[in-house]
Order: sequence, then C-alpha cells, then structure tokens
Amino acid sequence: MNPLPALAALPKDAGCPAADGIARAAACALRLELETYPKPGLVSHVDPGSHSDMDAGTFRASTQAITPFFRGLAIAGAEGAPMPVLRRIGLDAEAAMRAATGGVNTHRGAIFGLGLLCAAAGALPRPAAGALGGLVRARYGAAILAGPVLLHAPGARARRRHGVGGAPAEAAAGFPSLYRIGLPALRRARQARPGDEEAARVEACLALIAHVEDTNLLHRGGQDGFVFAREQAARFVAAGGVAQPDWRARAKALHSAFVARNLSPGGAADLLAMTLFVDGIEAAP
Ligand SMILES: CC(C)(COP(=O)(O)OP(=O)(O)OC[C@H]1O[C@@H](n2cnc3c(N)ncnc32)[C@H](O[C@H]2O[C@H](COP(=O)(O)OP(=O)(O)OP(=O)(O)O)[C@@H](O)[C@H]2O)[C@@H]1O)[C@@H](O)C(=O)NCCC(=O)NCCS
Ligand SMILES: Nc1ncnc2[nH]cnc12
Repeated sequence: MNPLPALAALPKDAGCPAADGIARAAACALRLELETYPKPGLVSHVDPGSHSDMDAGTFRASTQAITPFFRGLAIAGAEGAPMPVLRRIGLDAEAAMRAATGGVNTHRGAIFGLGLLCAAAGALPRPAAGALGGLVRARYGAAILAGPVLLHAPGARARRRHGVGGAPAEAAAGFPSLYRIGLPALRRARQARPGDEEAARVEACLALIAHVEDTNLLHRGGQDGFVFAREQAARFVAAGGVAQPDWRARAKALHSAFVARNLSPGGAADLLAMTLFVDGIEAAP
C-alpha cells in the first residue's frame, strides 16, 4: 500500500485507537451493500444492474483501495480536524478509487458521506443514537454547504438543473434520510423477517430510493426517471415490502424495470451503506 500525501502526513494512530475498527466497519458496510440483491438498477454480487462499466469485482477493488482513507478520516476526526483536512483525504481517496477501478466512479458518494461519518466516529468513541449525524451537522455542516462546487460532476449539474440538494445537503443536515428512513426501515424489516439480514437491507434500500433526492437518478433518467423510480419504490414499501411472501419476485421485477430504463440510484446505495455503518456503531435508541 502506498498511502497518498494526506494519509502519509497523519501520525500512526494519533489518539484514535479505534481508527482501525472504524475503517473495518466502513469497509464491511460497503461489502454488505454490494452483497444485497435485488437492489433496483444497482450493481450486486449477482449482476451489474444498469451498469456496463462496473461489476462486483470493480466494487470490491474499490472498497479495498479506499479503506485506509476511512482510517485516516477517523484519526482526523479524533483530532478535531477542520473540513479542508477531511476534503484533502477525501480527494486522495477518490484518486485511489480511480486507480483501482480504471477511472470508474464506484464510491465517490460513499467516500464523502461514509468518510464524514468515520470522522465523527473517530471523535465520539461510544456514540449515542443519532450522535454521528449530529456531529457531522454541527462541526462540518456550514463548511460543506460553503465548499467548492465541482462544476462538471454529474451530481452538481443535476443539483443546478433540478434544484435538489443531493449529497452535500444530505450530509450538511446530518443525514436525515439515514436516520428517518434507512434505519427505521432496516429495523422494521428485521422484525418482519427475523434472521434474514439481506431482506432487511433490501427494505432499507427501497425505502431510501422512495425518499432520497438522488442526483444519479436525475442525471441518468431526468425528471421522468426520478419520479418513476421513487414512485415504484414507494409502492413496494407501501404494499408491505419484504413482509410480503412474494417480496423477492417483486423486487426482482423492479430491478428489471430500472435496468430497462438505465436507472441507477447510486445515492440511495451509498445511504444504505451509511445506514449499515451507523446501525453497527451507534447505540440502539
Ligand atoms: C460533494 C461531493 C459529494 C460532490 O457532490 P456533487 O453532487 O457535486 O457531485 P457528484 O460527485 O456527481 O455526486 C455525489 C455522489 O453522491 C451520491 N449521491 C447522489 N445523490 C445523493 C443524495 N441525495 N444523498 C447522498 N448521496 C448522494 C452519488 O454517488 C453514488 O453514485 C455514483 C455512481 O453512479 P453512476 O450512475 O455510475 O454515475 P457516474 O459515474 O457519476 O456517471 P455515469 O456512469 O452515468 O457516466 C457513485 O459515486 C456512488 O457513490 C453521487 O455520484 C463530493 O464528491 C466532493 O466534494 N468530494 C470532495 C472530497 C470531500 O470533500 N470529501 C469530504 C470528506 S471525505
Ligand atoms: N451497488 C451500487 N451500484 C451502483 N452504484 C453504486 N453506488 C454505490 N453503490 C452502488
């Protein structure tokens, strides 16, 4: 491993003995997100969904490449580092991702959102329910909103064109979609299907698609694709979600409908991974 400049500048464990565990938890959340099927339009261990430039192997390589940066972000968070320091580490992680995937954008949103949550986890050794998102909002929210806009990022274009907040607004507000939608759906589905963790992840994913202002849906499908995806996902959840005996067939049909329209809710996929990370690290409410 050849750490990029911002990582190399960090002391070995710099007052954050939990940093390795935090990075492992982040990597585990990304692997569980990948190993969830059916997720409409998204890449999984079963198929590449709506994507022709990436598959499960690309995501595994990307996860391995970016994991050391989650450790760096946890250490930076423990030291109270300001947003420009986190941003530097995040940009280096994006470079490592591109090197590992041949230039494909697998985890840009996850590096950003999960990275901020790792920084919060570094600062809060035993976080209470809601504490990680609360710390991101309080410590970094204003800087996120005032931060540089990457003019040519597809998400930035979709945000300008459609007037939605996207990834920066979600993070600056302390990840309300994760706490109000993702986590409750995950826990509700565990009650409905005890022991079936994949079903719980599918429920959380569909609930997030129905709710999130996902700039990937807007970028690939325009307003029509965005509305279609959210309505179909909301219908799945309202019909009982994974509590339905035929939930898997319904979710597979939805997956096919998204692939036929080239839709891929990458923002919801990132928020699923963040939901799993927070579920494993924060105390239960
Ligand atoms: C602030 C940044 C996040 C930049 O954000 P911006 O919106 O300006 O631009 P994008 O980088 O295009 O979008 C951000 C990614 O965030 C995910 N996302 C989308 N909507 C939401 C949402 N409502 N809430 C949370 N997250 C959201 C999404 O990422 C996932 O999808 C990507 C793959 O999708 P794909 O369809 O393949 O799209 P592309 O490859 O882009 O195009 P085509 O294939 O169609 O050609 C994948 O990345 C997923 O993770 C959005 O893509 C941030 O990037 C930034 O400023 N970074 C600098 C570093 C930093 O500050 N770090 C902070 C500390 S770590
Ligand atoms: N599984 C997945 N498929 C496509 N885009 C994603 N972005 C994050 N996770 C993803």
